[in-house]
Amino acid sequence: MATNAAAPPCPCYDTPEGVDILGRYDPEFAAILTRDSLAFVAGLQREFRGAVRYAMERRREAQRRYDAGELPRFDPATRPVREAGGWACAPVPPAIADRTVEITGPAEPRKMVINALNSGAKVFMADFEDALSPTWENLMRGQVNLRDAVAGTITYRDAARGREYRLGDRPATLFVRPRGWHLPEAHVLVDGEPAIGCLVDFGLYFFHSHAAFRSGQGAGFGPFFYLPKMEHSREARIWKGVFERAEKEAGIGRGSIRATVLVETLPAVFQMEEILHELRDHSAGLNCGRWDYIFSYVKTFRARPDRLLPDRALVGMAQHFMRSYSHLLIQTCHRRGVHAMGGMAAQIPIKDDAAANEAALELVRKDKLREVRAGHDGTWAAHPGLIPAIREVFEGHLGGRPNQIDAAAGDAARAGVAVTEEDLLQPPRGARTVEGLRHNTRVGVQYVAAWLSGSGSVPLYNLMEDAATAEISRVQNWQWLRHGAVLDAGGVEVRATPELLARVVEEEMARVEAEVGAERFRRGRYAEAGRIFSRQCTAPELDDFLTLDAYNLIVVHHPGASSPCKL
Ligand SMILES: CC(=O)SCCNC(=O)CCNC(=O)[C@H](O)C(C)(C)COP(=O)(O)OP(=O)(O)OC[C@H]1O[C@@H](n2cnc3c(N)ncnc32)[C@H](O)[C@@H]1OP(=O)(O)O
Ligand SMILES: O=CC(=O)O
Ligand SMILES: [Mg+2]
Repeated sequence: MATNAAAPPCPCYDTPEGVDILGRYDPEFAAILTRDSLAFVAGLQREFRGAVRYAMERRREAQRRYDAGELPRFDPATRPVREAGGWACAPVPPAIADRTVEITGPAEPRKMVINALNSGAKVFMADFEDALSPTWENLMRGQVNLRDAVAGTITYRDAARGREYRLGDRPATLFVRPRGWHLPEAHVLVDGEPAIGCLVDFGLYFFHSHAAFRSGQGAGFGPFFYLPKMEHSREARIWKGVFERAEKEAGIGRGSIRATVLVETLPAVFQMEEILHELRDHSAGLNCGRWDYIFSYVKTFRARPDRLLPDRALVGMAQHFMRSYSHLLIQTCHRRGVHAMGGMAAQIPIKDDAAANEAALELVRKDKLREVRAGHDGTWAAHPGLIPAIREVFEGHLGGRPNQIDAAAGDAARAGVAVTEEDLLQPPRGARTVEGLRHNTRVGVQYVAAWLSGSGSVPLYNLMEDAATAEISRVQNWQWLRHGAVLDAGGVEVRATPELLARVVEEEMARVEAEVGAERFRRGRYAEAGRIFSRQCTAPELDDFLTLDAYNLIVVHHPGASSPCKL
């Protein structure tokens, strides 16, 4: 954690009792970090911190049971919730009936926010999570961007290219994804403790934008959210409490706020009905967060040598456990009257090779066709260049309908209620190779270097990489090493060992340096990233999250940013 002792004590943020801001002062940020908005965030923190602490302890306790050999499963105690036919989620708000294509991207840079809103997608999910490195600057600029986006005033001038960016006539509807429950916000202290990151993200955005959002984009509903990385319905219950408190304080109707929960952890797939039930007044469905889901599969089974995954590139949606997860999610959502959203294909446009670009587009089309045929109501796009192709697939299949919630159609419905615990856990098939270890390392190191430098989503080898995909690289290397996996090295079998990894890191770092050039390599944080990634892959205990382990390296404290001086 860096401290900028040279920062002048004033000007500084005007904070309520018990709140301290340790991030850099900026007049633009001060318009977000007002006394009232901070009091709102502090109120959320004080009411829910105990429940969050408890939920995190329960996560650790469940992991200890999985480490001891227990398998995740449907909870017998909540069978009545799963089996009861008599409940449904609140009706879908008209403003978000059609979510056929949703673009995602970080809430900062500003230009990208405008591009996403103008992309032709129905929804833009502005991300404080997988796609954003949570530096103080990114978080606060992201809040400024979202406030201006909702107000309709967001503009940007790219001086170098002489380009002006402003909103078009029919911008996408905004969803915001706050961080997961596990991440602290070290620049905001409440009663001397770091705030819970997602309550800062949610609280500041809600406080500044709920009124404009509801009267504009939400047509009487909203704001709308995506909720990441939950492992149990008790965590959804905390969000329900947060929403109800926010609605009450804002004086808006219960059920105004709506949220789509990402089902992206293995434990959560056994809790989908329970999650929807907790959030039934606030639900906007579920989403297949496939990349974190794969990460979670490895993490949950970290102690199990019989559950090693094949190379990352082979763990796609065609694997039985992934297809089963998507089918069960669709069945669950449609039974309860809400959207079943698909996930992210990792391909992005390839600028300098038309044939390779067409091949990438074809993979995206196939992935989206599989989703819409399975019964998904909409899906994600990583890049504006993919939207026409994805729209064509979804709109072509839906034939003018905004979604297929009521259709009871698709492969998932045809599969009936037959998705079992065994289906959801079936180990994926495929080869484990030294090339897989190398690829994980090359991508993991470059992602960590980018993240430390403030970029949370990056193009690498023509694929979108973000925190979730990088996590797969990290935990897969760790698991292979931990269990001495046998890897194929071009027909020869070698065992994954720390010595092999050390050699691979050295060689891959040299390759990366050659690819990015010596100057960029020296100026970037590659060497540091190499050390962090190696340590994480060889740690005796698996770190819960790459981004949590590395978080202190992006925290920059400016003592005096809020106290003792008050404006
Ligand atoms: C696992 C998950 O959680 S998935 C969801 C989280 N991940 C994401 O959201 C990733 C979103 N995608 C991205 O961040 C980007 O597409 C990247 C980093 C992969 C590639 O970005 P770039 O290298 O900038 O792509 P590229 O150079 O092709 O961009 C061309 C234009 O498209 C814009 N663009 C690219 N992706 C996006 C996007 N997702 N949203 C809005 N605009 C975008 C760029 O800003 C650029 O605009 P300009 O012509 O006005 O300058
Ligand atoms: O957040 C999405 C994912 O795939 O992870
Ligand atoms: Mg994710």
